[in-house]
Amino acid sequence: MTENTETGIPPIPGASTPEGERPPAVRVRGLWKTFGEHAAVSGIDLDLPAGRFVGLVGPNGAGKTTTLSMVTGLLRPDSGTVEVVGRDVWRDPVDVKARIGVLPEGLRLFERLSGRELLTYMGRMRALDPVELESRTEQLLDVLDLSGAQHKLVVDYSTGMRKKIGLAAALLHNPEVLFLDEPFEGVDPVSAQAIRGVLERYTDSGATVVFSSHVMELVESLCDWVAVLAAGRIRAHGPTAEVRGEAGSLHHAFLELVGARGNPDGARLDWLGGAR
Ligand SMILES: Nc1ncnc2c1ncn2[C@@H]1O[C@H](COP(=O)(O)OP(=O)(O)OP(=O)(O)O)[C@@H](O)[C@H]1O
Repeated sequence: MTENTETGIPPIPGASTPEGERPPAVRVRGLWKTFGEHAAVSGIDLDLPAGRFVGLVGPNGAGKTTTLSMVTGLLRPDSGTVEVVGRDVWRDPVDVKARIGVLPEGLRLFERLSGRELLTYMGRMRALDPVELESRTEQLLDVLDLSGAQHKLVVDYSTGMRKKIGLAAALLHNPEVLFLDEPFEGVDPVSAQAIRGVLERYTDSGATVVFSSHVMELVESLCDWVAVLAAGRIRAHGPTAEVRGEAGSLHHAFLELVGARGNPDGARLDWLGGAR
């Protein structure tokens, strides 16, 4: 097993299997979730390929967070099944949770711990060897540019710092699949670049990243595979170039797929124009 020389984190098992032979990282069948009368997720079937940088995109309220929450075992579906690396998320939750890392939306952290203490705590919960934990903590703090803030309490972290420490916590145990809900929201370009670098290194080792976003340019530049979700249903999925098709950009393809027509009522705002 060769280590990634920059992070020191060993590659995931089976990552070197030739492409095409690996089963999907995530297999979803007939997934439904209703809140009251409203169906947030309406019968999704989806296979997300292993070893890829996968983007889950959709407009506000499309059902991205609800889907990711069910896929990662945080929210029980009304019906349907989810398998992650071949294990049923709801039948083998402990096994699955050992194999995945999750950066959820609105991440709740232990606010009264320092960033470093938080990673130590998470690593101990994951039963990592103390020497290995120390070494991984050091490296993650360093590559995510958090070394200078490692002794600061998490409550005093900025939005971008919280995303970065959350990402470090999600990566610490070297998961096979990493799920990120809007990882770049509220993150400045410097922190975004640090996050991006870590994620690219991680996928280079053969691991899978699944992340949700509505920033099409970001998805297009990062993801080699995308699924477009609108009104709780999958509208398109496949390699990014295929989903983009003839539209010229993922942004335009997305607008066509979700049926966006602009807002004809905009013409009514004839009072708007502060400079007049
Ligand atoms: N706990 C809840 N109770 C009631 N309705 C909910 C709940 N969670 C989500 N919804 C509804 O389900 C739908 C999908 O929400 P979800 O948060 O999954 O969308 P999203 O694609 O992540 O949106 P955004 O990009 O705005 O974060 C929305 O209509 C939302 O109002």
